[in-house]
Amino acid sequence: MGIEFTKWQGCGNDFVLVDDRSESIKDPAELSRKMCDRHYGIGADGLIIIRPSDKADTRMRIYNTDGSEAEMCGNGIRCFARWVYELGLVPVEEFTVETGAGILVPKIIKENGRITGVRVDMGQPVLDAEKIPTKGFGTGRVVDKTIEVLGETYHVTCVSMGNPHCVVLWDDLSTLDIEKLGPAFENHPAFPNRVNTEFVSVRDKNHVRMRVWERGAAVTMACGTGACATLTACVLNDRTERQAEIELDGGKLFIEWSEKDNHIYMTGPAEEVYKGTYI
Ligand SMILES: N[C@@H](CCC[C@H](N)C(=O)O)C(=O)O
Repeated sequence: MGIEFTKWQGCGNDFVLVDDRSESIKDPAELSRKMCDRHYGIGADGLIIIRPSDKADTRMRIYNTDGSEAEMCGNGIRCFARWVYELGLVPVEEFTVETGAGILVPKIIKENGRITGVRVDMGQPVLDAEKIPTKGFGTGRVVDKTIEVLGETYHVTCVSMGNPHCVVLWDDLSTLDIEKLGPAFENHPAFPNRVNTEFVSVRDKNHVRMRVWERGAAVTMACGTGACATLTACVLNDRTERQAEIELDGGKLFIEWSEKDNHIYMTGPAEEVYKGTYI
């Protein structure tokens, strides 16, 4: 018997989505490795499954291509939110989703009755070194601290959006060797849970270009939690205002860090690509 799935993408960050409210998937890590394989499987940056929740309207779990489970996924939650809304599993346009980063609140955006995107209240960024977690930067915030990677010194700012991020400001992204640096950051001893790394070039106070090396998934075309961490880091380094458009390899996200409630709000697209049966 096969597994019914649907394939979605948000800014080119792509996911296989499976309804597992019956909790019949016994080894999601292994299934993710197989389904996400771009040659022998469906091909995706992650596997997302619906699980029942006793705390929220629904529950999302996200697995990377290497089978590791991540606490949260920004592009993934927009896809998940639109999918559960279109399936009729949630009755209203704004609802709650249990994630490894706590209960988050997506809102389906419509223009003239047509869905144009999803806005998500991503909660508050976590800035405490121990909670991100990081090692060797001392206590408190990790803002513009130095780290040695492959014999070079980099200035980094670290943020958790439920999952850990290391943001590196970078003048000219055409000089970046992400395939070499990405894994070295990901597996650096300063990051006990490994890390997602965003390389970020600030264009002006409201426009930023970002490339990402994701923990457990390598280079992807976009990372929603990474875009949230990027805006947070840019504000903390006095490089942008609290609202900015983040341009990724696969599209744009609009991120706002509200002064009112200290929450990060992410707005962007979520599109279904195809459905199928994995045999
Ligand atoms: N692409 C995602 C993040 C997915 C999880 C990440 N690789 C991790 O392990 O933390 C996003 O859009 O946020």
